[in-house]
Amino acid sequence: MKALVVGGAGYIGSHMVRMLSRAGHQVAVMDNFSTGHAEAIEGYRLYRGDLLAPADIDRALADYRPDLVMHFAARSMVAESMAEPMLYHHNNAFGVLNLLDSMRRHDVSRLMFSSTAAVYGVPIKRRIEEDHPTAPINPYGWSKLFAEHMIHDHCRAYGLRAVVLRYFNAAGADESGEIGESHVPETHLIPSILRAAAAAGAEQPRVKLFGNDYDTRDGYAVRDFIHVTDLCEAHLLAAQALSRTDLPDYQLYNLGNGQGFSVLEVLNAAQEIIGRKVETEICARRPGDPPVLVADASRARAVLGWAPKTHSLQEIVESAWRWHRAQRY
Ligand SMILES: NC(=O)c1ccc[n+]([C@@H]2O[C@H](COP(=O)([O-])OP(=O)(O)OC[C@H]3O[C@@H](n4cnc5c(N)ncnc54)[C@H](O)[C@@H]3O)[C@@H](O)[C@H]2O)c1
Ligand SMILES: O=c1ccn([C@@H]2O[C@H](COP(=O)(O)OP(=O)(O)O[C@H]3O[C@H](CO)[C@@H](O)[C@H](O)[C@H]3O)[C@@H](O)[C@H]2O)c(=O)[nH]1
Repeated sequence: MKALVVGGAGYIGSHMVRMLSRAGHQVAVMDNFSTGHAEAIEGYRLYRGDLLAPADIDRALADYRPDLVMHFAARSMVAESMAEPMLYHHNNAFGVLNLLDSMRRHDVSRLMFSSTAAVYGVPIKRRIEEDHPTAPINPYGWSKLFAEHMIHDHCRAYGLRAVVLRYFNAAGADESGEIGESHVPETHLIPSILRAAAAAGAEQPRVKLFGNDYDTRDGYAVRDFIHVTDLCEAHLLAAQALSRTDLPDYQLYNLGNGQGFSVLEVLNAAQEIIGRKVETEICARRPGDPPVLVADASRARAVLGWAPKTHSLQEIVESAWRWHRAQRY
């Protein structure tokens, strides 16, 4: 397989690049480095370019001629999307449209797309299946839902075959310790706690806990954390599914562990693993945040044969902590 990983210098994309390469596939990255890191993809073939510049996509597709494009390139901060929705409409929806158009013109007919649990909005069921209604409550979720619909239309009309993967909360890091999650600014829960823990003494920032008045077991929001390596393994299986003629041209799967952990449970697990207390501050709910997001990933299990290997919160946080202690970028 010859894959072009768009957004491959980012957190999940860089793990995908390594996994593809370890599995013996050919891989190249396209990235604009808006949030990605050159250090994460050292030694891999790179097309520096932006999805908002069609000529950049054309150049990469014409030169590399991939069999498959994996799209990870997005803005993905819920709170930022509430304040600056245009950025999300542009990058996450318009960027995908440009990619689809270029793929069609270059006869590249296979696409894998990173979507999100944010398309579901506030869930009406305890565990979310793929046919749960989609009703995003933030522009980030909408931008991904627009993109999903565009991909679906291209499958129906233009012969595209696509797999859309709706991730729940990605966490953890590659076992090598060489790559991991690093966003600037960091807004995600686990890395924010670990960053605060790693900072010494008076320099230590307080971790904000957004809302302790949710209707959940301890009042804190609940999320389904899935290890980044498990996510990437699902992509390898999904690549096989793209070649199966018994499966439809457009496939959609949730990827999560099926367990929910509250913000407070994550904090407690992290403090135990680090062996240090982290200073916190209870704040108002963050705009755009659903109270609970927990996956039912039975479809990915049944059709793709996917089963996450890392289940416990402790293992996930430990894996992230190993990277944070040695953080290289
Ligand atoms: N991290 C999560 O928990 C999570 C959960 C659900 C879905 N997702 C989705 O997974 C994907 C990857 O997330 P991540 O956490 O690795 O994000 P990230 O910000 O670390 O990576 C995104 C990468 O895409 C690049 N990029 C962004 N816009 C681009 C553009 N217009 N042209 C070229 N490159 C561009 C960035 O430079 C970066 O390297 C995103 O699509 C995100 O919405 C992430
Ligand atoms: O400093 C922090 C950071 C986060 N949170 C809370 O922790 C939970 C998780 O937040 P975060 O780690 O920022 O992830 P989400 O906002 O749930 O979004 C992630 O998970 C979504 C899918 O569930 C993806 O779509 C997004 O791309 C990805 O960033 C939320 O309730 C936040 O309010 C805090 O309390 N304090």
